[in-house]
Amino acid sequence: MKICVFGAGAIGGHVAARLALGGAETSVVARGAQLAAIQREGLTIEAPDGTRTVRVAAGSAAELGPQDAVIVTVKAPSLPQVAEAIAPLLGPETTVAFVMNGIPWWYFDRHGGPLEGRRLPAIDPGDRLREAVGIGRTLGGVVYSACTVTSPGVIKVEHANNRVILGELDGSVSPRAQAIAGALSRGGISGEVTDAIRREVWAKLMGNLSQGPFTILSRQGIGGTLADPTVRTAILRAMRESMAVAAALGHPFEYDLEKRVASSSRLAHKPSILQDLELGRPMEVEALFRTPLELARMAGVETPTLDLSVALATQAATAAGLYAPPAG
Ligand SMILES: NC(=O)C1=CN([C@@H]2O[C@H](COP(=O)(O)OP(=O)(O)OC[C@H]3O[C@@H](n4cnc5c(N)ncnc54)[C@H](OP(=O)(O)O)[C@@H]3O)[C@@H](O)[C@H]2O)C=CC1
Ligand SMILES: CC(C)(CO)C(=O)C(=O)O
Repeated sequence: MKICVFGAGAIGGHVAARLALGGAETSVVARGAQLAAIQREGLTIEAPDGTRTVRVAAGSAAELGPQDAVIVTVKAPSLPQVAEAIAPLLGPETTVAFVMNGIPWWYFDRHGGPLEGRRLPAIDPGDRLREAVGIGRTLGGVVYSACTVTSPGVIKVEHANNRVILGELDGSVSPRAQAIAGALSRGGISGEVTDAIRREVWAKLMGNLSQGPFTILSRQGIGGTLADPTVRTAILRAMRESMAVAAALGHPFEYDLEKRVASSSRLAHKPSILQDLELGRPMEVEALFRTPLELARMAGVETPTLDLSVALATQAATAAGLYAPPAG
């Protein structure tokens, strides 16, 4: 299977290395120092199951050409650039899986009910992705993996529980999702297919939305932030608020929150959005923080803890020049 990972940073580098280790014909769209290092020395993952270097084709979409599948792993603010560049990777049957955090651009597509087809212009301004990729090609994706690019071409993977969950927007279980999941699993990252991708989006988002804003304020990794009992209590409250929003939108899920917080407390990892703040890169404030709260308002759920933490994190991101609210 010919698979291209668009955006070979922390997550994309990890995913691409796993695909290559599993025997898929893997390539990556990368740029700058990351591209140069991957072309020169390959892609290295330093993971709990070992350090491995793989050789993958790397370049621009035009250089790599049509694929069986594309896995998009950029940060949300880069999606308009993906829309502009992705065409050469797409043949008539190419599947495009968006494996990212936050509320995805396709959230209300094939959703059903009165909100069917509603647009999220803060995530896909001007419908550019919708037009470039098309809903028919699109698969939803969620990733559990704590990754950091430690030097160009080298990705540190912090813990052993690594999963990519793929799902059709209409909840069907398709051969194309199974094929990509299989290619991932063969490389040592659990590839899974769900019939409830929006529930999985919320189950993952709960962590990013409840912990992310506090780590931006504390400027510490997740474990360090949770070490303060007052903050820990507030994060637990924020988690319950996130779960209430998911449930009100029709995607309830169960979670042992104490257990989740206990496992997060062991993570030295700095969330990717905090890494962005520290490195001066555009922050995923819309997809991870503000659009979820817009959805909370649509669902009529009150989220006082999240309102405050997201407002402060938005101020921090804006003051750093790494976030600007969408026009209009
Ligand atoms: N890091 C983590 O542990 C986790 C991250 N996530 C999510 O995964 C997604 C990806 O995050 P992460 O991997 O950390 O992000 P990174 O910034 O590490 O990786 C994104 C990569 O995409 C590249 N890129 C963006 N636009 C283009 C373009 N037009 N052409 C070529 N390359 C491009 C970036 O290049 P450049 O650097 O030059 O901009 C960068 O290398 C996000 O949604 C994040 O929230 C989910 C779980 C954990
Ligand atoms: C913090 C983490 C690993 C979620 O657990 C994440 O999703 C991120 O770094 O963006």
